Amino acid sequence: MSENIVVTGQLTKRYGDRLAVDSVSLTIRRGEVYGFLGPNGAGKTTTLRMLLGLVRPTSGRASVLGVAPGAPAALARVGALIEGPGFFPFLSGRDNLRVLARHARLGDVAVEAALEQVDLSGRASDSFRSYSLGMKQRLGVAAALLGDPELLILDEPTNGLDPAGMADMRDLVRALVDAGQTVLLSSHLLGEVQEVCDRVGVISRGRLLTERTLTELRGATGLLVRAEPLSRATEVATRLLGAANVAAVDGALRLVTDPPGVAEVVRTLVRADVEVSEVRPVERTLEQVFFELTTPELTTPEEVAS
Ligand SMILES: Nc1ncnc2c1ncn2[C@@H]1O[C@H](COP(=O)(O)OP(=O)(O)OP(=O)(O)O)[C@@H](O)[C@H]1O
Repeated sequence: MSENIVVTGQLTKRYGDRLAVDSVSLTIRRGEVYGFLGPNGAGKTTTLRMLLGLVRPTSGRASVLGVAPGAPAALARVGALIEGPGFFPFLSGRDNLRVLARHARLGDVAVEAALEQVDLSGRASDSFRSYSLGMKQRLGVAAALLGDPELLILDEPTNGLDPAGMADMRDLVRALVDAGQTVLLSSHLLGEVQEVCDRVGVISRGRLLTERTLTELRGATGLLVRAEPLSRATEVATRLLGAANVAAVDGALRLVTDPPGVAEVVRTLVRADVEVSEVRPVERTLEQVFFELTTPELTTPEEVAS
């Protein structure tokens, strides 16, 4: 089992009456991309800020690389991009990084390595203000990478990017993880998390609703079967899989079965003189999963009454 490099227990932040983060217990493992997924205002940034020691928790515990957040022993080993990078517009990308590197007592070698990692070496001499939004974000990631941290924390790294910029950022994150980095990234975009993350923590209204691998989150694979006559097909499938695993939706059968069961389903239908015209797996999208998880939250009795 891989090492846990971030662990929180009942981590809570209250601003006056508002519970921004409510008893969040999460675990991030070395070498993974962990997606912290939730709508705006869910508490993502506040949680990330607590992990960096920028916000003091109201209660609960957090450990980052084995020490308390913000402890000097952890600071140099964690890189972060939170709420957009702040750079000097008239300085080049390289000089901006040099300013930061000097502050962290790092040399030009670290600057060049970071530029290389985010694929900005070719444009490093151009002024920051001439960069596209995607390049600005990549420079922000480069700044977070200075000094080769063990953990990279990226708050909504694709915010404001066009689809091509988003794809670039995803590729960059994947490349960093392939090279041994651990990345914690927050997002309100389900598709983005689905593309790039190994495990996901879903947060809504300050509470962590679930923490699972993407596969676990999507659950068992379903099967869509188009067959005629549908009534006969439903009957046969129900006998085979049980009523709970069979539904007729939009003129087709939706079945829940494990992969080895697929062949048997088809064989049984055909033997029963059912004509099968289509069989394909249907995975639940993260979007469906997300709504299933959050819908009970959105329909509390008070809200139904209001
Ligand atoms: N300094 C603060 N003072 C008061 N309330 C705050 C403060 N920071 C955050 N909040 C509130 O805490 C809640 C969680 O905010 P947070 O920024 O952590 O959410 P988020 O999931 O990162 O959302 P977003 O993607 O919009 O930044 C929000 O209701 C926000 O208004």
